[in-house]
Amino acid sequence: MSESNEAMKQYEQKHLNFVRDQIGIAEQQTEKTIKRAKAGQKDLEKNFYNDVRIKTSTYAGQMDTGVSVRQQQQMLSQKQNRWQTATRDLETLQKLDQNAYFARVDLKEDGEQNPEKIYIGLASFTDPEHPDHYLIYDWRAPICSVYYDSGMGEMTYNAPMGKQTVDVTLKREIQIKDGVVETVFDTDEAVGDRVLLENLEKQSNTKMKSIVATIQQEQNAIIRDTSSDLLFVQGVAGSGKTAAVLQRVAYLLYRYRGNLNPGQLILFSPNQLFNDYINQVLPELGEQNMVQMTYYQFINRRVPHLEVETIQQRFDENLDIQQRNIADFKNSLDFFKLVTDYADHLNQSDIQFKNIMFQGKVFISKQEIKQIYYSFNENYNLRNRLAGTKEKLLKILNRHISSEMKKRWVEETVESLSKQQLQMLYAKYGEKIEDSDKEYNFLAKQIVTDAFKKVRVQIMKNRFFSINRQFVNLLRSVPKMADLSKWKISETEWQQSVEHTIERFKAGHISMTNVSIYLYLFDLVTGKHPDTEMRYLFVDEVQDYTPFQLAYLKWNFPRAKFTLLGDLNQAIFTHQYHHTIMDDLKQMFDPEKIKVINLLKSYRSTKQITDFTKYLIPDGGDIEAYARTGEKPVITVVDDETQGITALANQLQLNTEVKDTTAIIGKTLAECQDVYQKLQDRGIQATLIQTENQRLVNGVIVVPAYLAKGLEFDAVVMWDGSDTNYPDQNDDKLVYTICTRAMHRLDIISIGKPSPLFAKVPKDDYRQVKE
Ligand SMILES: Nc1ncnc2c1ncn2[C@@H]1O[C@H](COP(=O)(O)OP(=O)(O)OP(=O)(O)O)[C@@H](O)[C@H]1O
Repeated sequence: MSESNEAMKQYEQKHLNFVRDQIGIAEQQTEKTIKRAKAGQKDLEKNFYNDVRIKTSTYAGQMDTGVSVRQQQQMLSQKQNRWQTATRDLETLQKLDQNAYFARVDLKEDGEQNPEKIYIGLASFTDPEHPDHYLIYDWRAPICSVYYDSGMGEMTYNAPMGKQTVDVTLKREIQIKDGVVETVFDTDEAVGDRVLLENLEKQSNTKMKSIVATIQQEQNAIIRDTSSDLLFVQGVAGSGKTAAVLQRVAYLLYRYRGNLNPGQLILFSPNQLFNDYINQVLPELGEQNMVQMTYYQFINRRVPHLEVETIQQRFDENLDIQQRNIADFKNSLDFFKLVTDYADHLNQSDIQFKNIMFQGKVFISKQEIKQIYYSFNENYNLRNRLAGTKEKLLKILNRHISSEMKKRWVEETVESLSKQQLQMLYAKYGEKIEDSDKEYNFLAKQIVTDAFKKVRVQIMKNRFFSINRQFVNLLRSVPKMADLSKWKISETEWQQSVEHTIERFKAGHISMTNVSIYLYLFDLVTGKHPDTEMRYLFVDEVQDYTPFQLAYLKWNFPRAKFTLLGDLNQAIFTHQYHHTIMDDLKQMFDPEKIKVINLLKSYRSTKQITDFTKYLIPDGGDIEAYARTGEKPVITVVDDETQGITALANQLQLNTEVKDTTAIIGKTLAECQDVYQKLQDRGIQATLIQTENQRLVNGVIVVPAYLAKGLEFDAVVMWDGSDTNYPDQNDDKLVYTICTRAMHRLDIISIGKPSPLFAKVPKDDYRQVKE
């Protein structure tokens, strides 16, 4: 018998009132706890020294005092903890008071007669009177999985004690606002489309929102996976990859609470803007953010003396076919292995040292250092060799200090010491020495040690090893170690590229490709310990990573489980490798522990936009649009830039009237700067995003394509989608990336003939107008 909607609503409101009453009671109790903990803490602080037994005259007394201080400190920190936990609890309760839950599932466990009602919300809440009775289940609790997975009837879910089967008899979506039930809706699907549609129709924001109430089944599989070492998600634009990964972080922090902290999860994101865009999701879910950085930041902080190619330079660079072949080779997993083998071979020969200098002269020659380095037995690895060499060099230095003391320059320095300098030296020693021989020895030793300080630093900081020369030596050795023809590279081309790298290197520049090689080599030679604390590593927009970079990340975080998210159709930095990426990954991870999930449905854009964009790329046929409707995309063809700016201004006016935020997305930064200036000239307000360090703002923004990665906007105007700007297939991924940023509206302005890429879209799927 189906209940009328009104009756359902009344029932749920009554239940909600009951739950809110209990929340109210819990809030009061928690407030009391906070007050008590605060007062206790204050008392403790006030009486800290009164309560400490201070006895310092005897050793036992001092011990006793120490113990007493420690006890007081411990009590203080316990009180502080209690206070902090209670404060956090209160915040959660206040959230629940506003919006207690978003769904109800009725289910029967094996053998039970009556179904149990499970209410699902952002956090768990138990009846204050009966702590075993859950009034709200945290969405991450194992049992809540049945809500997100499809269908009704018998279903299984993974619980800590193994697979559990339940009979699901009801799934209900409940929308609550400020403590009032607004809508109630029963569904027999996974998560009904209604709420999802409502959520997707909302206007965009400069901050991404959580999606816990409407997680889709395939996303749930990503969020709750705990068995794979590598979870690889290939998802079309807007399929919720980023959304899923953020809820996954929240899930993992819940699932492994107490054993996993946010510092053990790291997210590599495409740029800083994106970091800013997503940084509210986890706090909204009551969790702290994980470590977030870009690959550039990860690398760049380690080479402060070099200027690493920026995201913009990388995007603007136009490689010819030979340079591309070389880059493909250097970015490959083969090259990663080559560097590993090369480092292995350094155990026998070819290590590059520098002379250790003292006062402009060679103090220990590189040949001598090399001899020491290779004097250790063959079981030594590179780390031990370097450590052993360092130790021996320090011994040599100490021996030199004694002999150097007898040198003429030392005598001269001692004689010419001023009164002030003498005082400073004595201050170090403590008192004046009466015996003049002893005094001379003392002063000479101080002077020589001081003078050799720089030598000591050279030894301690491995400055006798030249990573720069080693890097060049590696590059020069490549033709001996690899079959270049496999990569369609001639030896001359290779040598030329090495010379070019050296030239750039001497001027302090290094490319993104070279810097990973450089650092990996450095790490191997110096025996850097990888980070074994990191448990989970996430890469968003993985299509822009090279196999070398992924292997280097794996090397750096050997114990972390990897979640890689990407869309090969949005690869705007990498060109060729993606056909083989899965083969490469199978070499890095146990193939049995790799799980691949494909997401084909796009949630971001309207059906009209998705149907348009899927024709822009070769394999777009499989992309499914979500049934949310809007206007067809419009291509406006203009004769010149002035007309284009007029068309743009008109469109902005229309978008602003319906309160849409608009992103004008251009190909390059230069193009965006130009458009921005022209808008300024016409008195139109906009924000130009030039670097990733800026913040997203509401209103109109002008942004180059490579910085718009991962972001979304109500409306997108693609600036100059002409055939001059995007002449051929090589640009398809870029055009696809730009157009798929739009949620509700997509306009393309083309100065002259539109790009041939648009010709692939059926005429019915867009409107073309001529100004
Ligand atoms: N289950 C869901 N419920 C509500 N909104 C969703 C859901 N899945 C995705 N979305 C929304 O769809 C939009 C696109 O999601 P997201 O940015 O995670 O996609 P993506 O796959 O990372 O996209 P891209 O690769 O294009 O950057 C976001 O606004 C997100 O909140």
